[in-house]
Amino acid sequence: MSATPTDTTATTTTHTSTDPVLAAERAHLVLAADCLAGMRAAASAVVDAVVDAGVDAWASERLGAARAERLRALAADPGVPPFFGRTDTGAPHGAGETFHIGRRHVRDAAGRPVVIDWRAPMSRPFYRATAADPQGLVRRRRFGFSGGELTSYEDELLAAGQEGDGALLRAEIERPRSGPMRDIVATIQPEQDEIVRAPLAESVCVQGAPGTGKTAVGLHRAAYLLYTHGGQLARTGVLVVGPNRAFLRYIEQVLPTLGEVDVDQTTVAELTAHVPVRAQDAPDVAVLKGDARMAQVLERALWGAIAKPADDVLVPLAGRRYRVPVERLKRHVDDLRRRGRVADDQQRLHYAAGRERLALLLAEDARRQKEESGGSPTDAETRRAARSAEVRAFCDVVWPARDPAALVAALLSDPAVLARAARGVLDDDEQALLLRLPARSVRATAWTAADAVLVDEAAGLVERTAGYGHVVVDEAQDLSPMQCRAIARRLAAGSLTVLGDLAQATSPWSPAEWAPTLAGLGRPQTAVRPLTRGYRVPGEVLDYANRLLPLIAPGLHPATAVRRDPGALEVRPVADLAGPLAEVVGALAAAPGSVGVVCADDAVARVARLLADAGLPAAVLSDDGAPADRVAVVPASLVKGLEFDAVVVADPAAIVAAEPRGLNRLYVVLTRAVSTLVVLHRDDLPVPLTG
Ligand SMILES: Nc1ncnc2c1ncn2[C@@H]1O[C@H](COP(=O)(O)OP(=O)(O)OP(=O)(O)O)[C@@H](O)[C@H]1O
Repeated sequence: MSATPTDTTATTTTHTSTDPVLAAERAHLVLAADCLAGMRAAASAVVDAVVDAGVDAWASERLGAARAERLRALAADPGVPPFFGRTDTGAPHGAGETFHIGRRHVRDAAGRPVVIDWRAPMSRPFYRATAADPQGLVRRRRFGFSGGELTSYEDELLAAGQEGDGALLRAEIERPRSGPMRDIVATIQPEQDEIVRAPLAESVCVQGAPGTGKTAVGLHRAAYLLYTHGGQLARTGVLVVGPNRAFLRYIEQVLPTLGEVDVDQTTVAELTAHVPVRAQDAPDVAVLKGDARMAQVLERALWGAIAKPADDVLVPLAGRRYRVPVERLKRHVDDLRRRGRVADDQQRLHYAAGRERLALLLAEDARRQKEESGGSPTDAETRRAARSAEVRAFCDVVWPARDPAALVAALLSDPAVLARAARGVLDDDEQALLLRLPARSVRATAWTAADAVLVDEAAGLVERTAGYGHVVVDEAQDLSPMQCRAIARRLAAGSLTVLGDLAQATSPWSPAEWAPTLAGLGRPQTAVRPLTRGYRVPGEVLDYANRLLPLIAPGLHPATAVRRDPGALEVRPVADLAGPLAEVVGALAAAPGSVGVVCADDAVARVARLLADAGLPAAVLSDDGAPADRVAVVPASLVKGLEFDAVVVADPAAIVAAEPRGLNRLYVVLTRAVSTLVVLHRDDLPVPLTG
């Protein structure tokens, strides 16, 4: 911290190396880097000392892990400067404070702050202050870096009514893409910051047009919550759910760059991977399996197998047998069943726990009888009685152990089982649609992705699913009701950040509004917050894609782009794809930055061959999590959530024709480019895009 500078010159962005301000800031940068190195050395030494002092193996392992984590959190990536901005506060009598804002706190040897973490309350004005509402700031300074060197700064003298022209924001956005997504801590915008800093207890749904920063905001919110509620969330955990591996691969470095290494990042498929997925459902079958009514069918299939006790049971306890009469057995079973029907997953008695509880109730009944006749059986004897062959045999008949996969396999292949569970819920045609021939065994079943979600639901009925303190779910507009339930089960008492865009909805479940998804996720009261300023896509490209909106999402307001670039869009009719494709991709690949050649899924091999034949090898992006090449051929079905400096759309009509929500898919495809979009079309463009 230092005294507030008194200079009140105008906003400035160009500087020479002799500029004294630049020299002072560079000195602060050196100080911050030294202090960070000192903190790292101290963290390392403290844990070494504790471990060397001879603590036991477990503690030393824990400390080792804690040290590794702390060191990781402190690790200074040489390409990432310790701060990116600075605030100068004003005070009535002239003396204010200066804070440098960076990715994490940095202190000097005496414990004085050198850099303030961007998530600290003191950093908030850096993101929120405007000339109209300076929030106590007289100046906001943003720094420009080149190759780790501090090369420029941009001052906004907010108290004097001056705001910057956003040059550094534009430079940041236009920096050529290569590799995975970057964090946006240096340039989070006020409307984004409001969502990032929403309280932990508040679930938030962000309806945001393409490139408005939904994914970035969701990830920064996770980092903010972990910083602000570290203790609580360290226990309960944070989960990020994305649509597929390719997407996760693209985003998974953002949180570690922000120092948060303990967030689980996964897909719905991985979350529900109880069984190996080897087959694909016909679209109508997949739709039905994703329907929320399947939850009811599964619940009935599971709990419906509980039988009425038919006879008394003789429970052995400490050398004698005690008769538990059938009427009492019925009462025990009924009580437990009732507790299994409680709506709240956290309060509900799950099936497996109910079975254990039943065995214990029988043992306790016998214990009471023995006590009434003057005996005093021990807890161990009572527990032994609960595990006795007699009690187990009773439970096996009345409350049999159930395996979730076997339950679903039986439901989908045994007409009688399905009819019993689905009566009054699914009609005959729907039941017929679900049925398939039984496999040789449960293990040999050709499971589909939708089956895996059903098995997860069944597993969640049998045993309680561990929940997280906060869940961020991206591309949520595509979730089926059953997938929503799978995520809701992981939520426990925690809160949600739901990210998505109804206009980019491409699954058969995709709703026209957020209410059903939010209800399915177990948080129906969640407020929907729009983001409409597009950061990724230049205005010309966004306006072009927005022409599809009246057809695909009539209720949504079109987004506006923060920047325009007259050369950003080229729509070119071609008679044959080969020549123009090679020419365009060749030219784009010669410039820095990533190039995505997007086409219909079944055209991927052909497009890759055309490029290879033209001497432009481009790897096909797949869903195995492998990183994308700088020039990649991308199946339209995988492009959601990704972005490239330049995008070439090969044959948009084929993309539209490939699926029922083809126009929505095309909208997604058209909104992936940061700098340049080239559309090569042979057939008719969709009507809104012609002319
Ligand atoms: N405040 C910001 N400063 C700098 N870059 C930003 C900012 N907000 C968003 N961006 C950039 O804009 C691009 C789009 O962001 P992001 O992928 O989070 O948007 P999205 O709304 O999830 O998009 P989509 O719906 O198309 O997947 C990213 O490159 C991101 O880094």
